[in-house]
Amino acid sequence: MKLITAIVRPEKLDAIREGLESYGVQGLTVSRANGYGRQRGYTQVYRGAEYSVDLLPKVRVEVLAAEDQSEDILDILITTANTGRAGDGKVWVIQLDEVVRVRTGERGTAAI
Ligand SMILES: Nc1ncnc2c1ncn2[C@@H]1O[C@H](COP(=O)(O)OP(=O)(O)O)[C@@H](O)[C@H]1O
Repeated sequence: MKLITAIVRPEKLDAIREGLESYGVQGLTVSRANGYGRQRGYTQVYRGAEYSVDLLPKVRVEVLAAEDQSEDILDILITTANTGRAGDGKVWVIQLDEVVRVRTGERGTAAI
C-alpha cells in the first residue's frame, strides 16, 4: 500500500477530485498548505507598500492506494494538476506498513 501526497494549486482541486472519483477512489484527505518551490513567491503591493509573499497557498491532497492502483492514481494527479507552469506542485509516494478502518477494525487493502 502507498500514501500518495500531492501539493497542488488550489484552483486545480475540483478537477483532481473529479479525476480521482471517476477512477473509483473512495476517500481522500484535503488540507490547506503554504509553500514554495522553484516558483518562489511573488511581489504584491498593499496600500502603496510593496512586499513579497514567499509562501504561496497550495492544497495538499492525500490518497491511500493499493499497490496495483498506485501508478494510475499518480498519473491522474499529475495530469489533472498540470498547467505547465512553475508552481504546479509536487507529488510523492510513500510505502505504507498498515492501514486500519477505525469503524470495523479491517486492516490492509480492505481498509482503503
Ligand atoms: N522540495 C520540496 N519539499 C516540500 N514541498 C515542496 C518542495 N518543492 C515544492 N514543494 C511544494 O510544492 C509547491 C509548488 O512547488 P513548485 O514551485 O511547483 O515546485 P518546483 O517547481 O520546485 O517543483 C510549493 O509551494 C510547496 O508547497
